[in-house]
Amino acid sequence: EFYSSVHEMTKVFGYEQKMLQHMQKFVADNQSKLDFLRARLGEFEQERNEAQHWGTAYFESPLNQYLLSKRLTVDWRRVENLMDADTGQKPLERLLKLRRNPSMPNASELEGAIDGLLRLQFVYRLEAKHLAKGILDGVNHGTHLSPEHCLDIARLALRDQHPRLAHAWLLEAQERLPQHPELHPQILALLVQAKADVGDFLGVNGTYQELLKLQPASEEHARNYEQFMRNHAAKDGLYESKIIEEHAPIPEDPSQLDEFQAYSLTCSGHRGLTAAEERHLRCGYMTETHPFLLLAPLKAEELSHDPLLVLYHDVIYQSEIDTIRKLTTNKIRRATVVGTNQSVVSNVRTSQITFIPKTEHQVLQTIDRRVEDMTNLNMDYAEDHQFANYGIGGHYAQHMDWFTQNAFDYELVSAPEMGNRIATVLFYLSDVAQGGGTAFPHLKQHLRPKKYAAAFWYNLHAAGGGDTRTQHGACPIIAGSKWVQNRWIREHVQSDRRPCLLWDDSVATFGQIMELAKQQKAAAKKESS
Ligand SMILES: O=C(O)CCC(=O)C(=O)O
Ligand SMILES: [Fe+2]
Repeated sequence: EFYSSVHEMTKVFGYEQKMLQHMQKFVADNQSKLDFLRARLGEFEQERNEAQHWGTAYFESPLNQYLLSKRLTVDWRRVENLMDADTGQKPLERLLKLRRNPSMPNASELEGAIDGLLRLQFVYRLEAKHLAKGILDGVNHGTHLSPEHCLDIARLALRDQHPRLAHAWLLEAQERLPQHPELHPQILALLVQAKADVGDFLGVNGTYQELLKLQPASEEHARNYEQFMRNHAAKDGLYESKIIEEHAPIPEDPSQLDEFQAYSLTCSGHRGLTAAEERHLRCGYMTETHPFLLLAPLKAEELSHDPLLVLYHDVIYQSEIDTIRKLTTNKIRRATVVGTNQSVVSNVRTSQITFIPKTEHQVLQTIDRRVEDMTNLNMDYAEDHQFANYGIGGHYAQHMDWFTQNAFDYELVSAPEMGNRIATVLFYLSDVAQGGGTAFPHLKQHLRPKKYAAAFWYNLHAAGGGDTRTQHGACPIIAGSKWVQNRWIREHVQSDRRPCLLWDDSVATFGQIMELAKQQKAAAKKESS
């Protein structure tokens, strides 16, 4: 899809350049036609003015009789023919053909673009006031939105249950009204809805008054107002006024957050580790997992101990990224997510992906050897290499990489005999101008994409159960484009690498187990004595 890839946007941007050229040709052709007609008009007027000057004596001259006859036959026919001609038909046809190209965005992609914009606004708590001026998270992109644009965005925000955002966009549209006063009634009609949705009934009342004053003859407004009054007259809230904040306040108690909120706040930097929590995390050179690392130690940054989350720096090279780019060209397609019983395209994941088996290129095997050094896990049965590209607004909402039992039951897991995804290695193949981090809400960690780095984490508890604390998501891209590579490592043949635990570490830590064992032993001793 158009909005999930910058590559596709670049392509249609190129087509538009051609469309512009066809339009130029259309205008030029019609311009010369009009120039010709204007010149004839001048001549005809001139000849007639002279005739009028002579009066009836004019017709006594056989020359003038000839001139008038000539004009009314040949000259006017020529003019008519020209007026009738489909000037610019060719460039118009070419233009239509370009617009019919399957790559051209359609209405649903336009919606997708607005959807992406609203997601950015929601996740990063941006203000419509700034967005409309082209300022995205403090960076001025030099764009200005018209009242019509603001209205379009507001309409979609309302439809998608974002009345606060809709309200803010309508205020922006209203601010720009002098440019387009004809939009005033539409703006007020939507404001009524937005205010009603957040329970600002006094505001609804006032806006209806304004609307009725503006269009007193509108039966529709009168009917709607009447219905509103009928529905609310009996309720106490009718005279209740609410200040409509653009973003809902952040709850003091984190347990009040829903999962999308927690992910969003981690992306926007409103949720993170405290200095005290951070103190236990280290970074430095790692040499343990493989003797080779004594020669070339890995630069590792601990982000969480339990579950383990580590960021390795400089673990992939530009030459490898160049090769990967070539391998993935023209292969990426819109990503899907696992639904209840099938894979579906969803706004929860707006990126383009492709899977490439390691047999396809030596570079993929080289990368896997490095992953083996980094993780000490066996890569023989890892999944095919996955590459993903996110465009502006592109994101992947909070999820776990491990498969649920449901996914196994519905046979949505490739090679299920290899077991679940024990670990993930996520390579960053690009920097991202703005946004596009990876957020782990439970771990309160936000990884800024850093080219050449890779994140590593275990998805499963050592006893094999899926670890919900590994929930993570790709934050929306504000500006730029993001490339990542996923290595999903399966459980099969890892028992000598990451031994299974005999206790269920998803319900108790090692320390708790030891404590329990000690207590049981003490109790047993007491009993026997
Ligand atoms: O792109 C990212 O930052 C995360 C991607 C991810 O979580 C996934 O593809 O499963
Ligand atoms: Fe993931």
